Amino acid sequence: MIEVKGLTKHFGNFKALDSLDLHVKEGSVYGLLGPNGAGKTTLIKHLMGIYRQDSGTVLVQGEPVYENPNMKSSIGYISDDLYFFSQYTIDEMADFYASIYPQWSWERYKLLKQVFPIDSKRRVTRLSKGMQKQVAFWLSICTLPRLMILDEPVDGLDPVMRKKVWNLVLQDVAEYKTTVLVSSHNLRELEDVCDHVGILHNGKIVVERELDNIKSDIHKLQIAFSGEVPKDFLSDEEVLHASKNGSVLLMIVKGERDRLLTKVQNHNPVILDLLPLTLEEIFIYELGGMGYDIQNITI
Ligand SMILES: Nc1ncnc2c1ncn2[C@@H]1O[C@H](COP(=O)(O)OP(=O)(O)OP(=O)(O)O)[C@@H](O)[C@H]1O
Repeated sequence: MIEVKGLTKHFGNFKALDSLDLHVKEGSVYGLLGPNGAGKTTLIKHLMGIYRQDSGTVLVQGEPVYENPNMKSSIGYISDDLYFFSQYTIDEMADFYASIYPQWSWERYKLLKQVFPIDSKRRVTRLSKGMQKQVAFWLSICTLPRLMILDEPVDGLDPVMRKKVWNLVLQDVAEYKTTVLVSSHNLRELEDVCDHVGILHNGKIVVERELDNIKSDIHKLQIAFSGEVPKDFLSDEEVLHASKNGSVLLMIVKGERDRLLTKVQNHNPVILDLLPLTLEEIFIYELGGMGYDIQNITI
């Protein structure tokens, strides 16, 4: 669905995207993660056809998006800085969307009135921030997009509304193979919805994998030995993190699960637990290995 190859973008002398590659399969929910300033919004603006790349290719469904209104009308975009005409009510915004999106569904619009409890005769810019977000989803879902690009999508929504909105989006993924690319710093939430993740760092995608696949490749081990910790017992392995709490070692290690467990077991540990790893931990430790780590700073 999305194929980006060698995408480079400068702002003046600053290279915001650096020969970036990205692949998003149709019908997948792809979580785009990255530290502040990594280039996520810049990438998204290329996928939306708002920016033109300096070099590289940006294809959505095999076509360039820049100056391609046909393609743009099949993409739904929700960001944190929403735009509505200042005098328009929700119904008038719906009329406007219906005039520019060929797939617009009035049937959906009416059905979704039950999900979003807002009077559609109200002027959108007079609504609260969270209510405006609801309107953005309401309108976007009615355009039956092939691709939804969501930049911090549920910021400002209450927990019940977050669930409702994700349910609607995931229903379209299941029924119509809608593709979703979502960028958020809320990794707990992304973990629930994404099947693929890409980590963007310094203008490049540094990790791009299936979420389950990443999880099967990085392990959190809790280990204790009865005496001294054997020297270098995981020395040949890629240890992303090691810390000690009393006599218990906590290690984040990349590699094949059974091999790692056997190596530790060979040293007769008194405790050896394999703990589940969260997406937040994967983010922190993957980027830690690339120089973006948590340091204890005293001020
Ligand atoms: N229009 C612009 N002019 C100059 N520099 C820009 C412009 N837009 C973005 N940048 C720079 O490009 C880099 C990437 O910015 P971008 O907004 O894409 O990051 P991000 O990953 O979305 O960050 P955040 O998580 O903080 O929202 C930053 O260093 C930013 O200052």
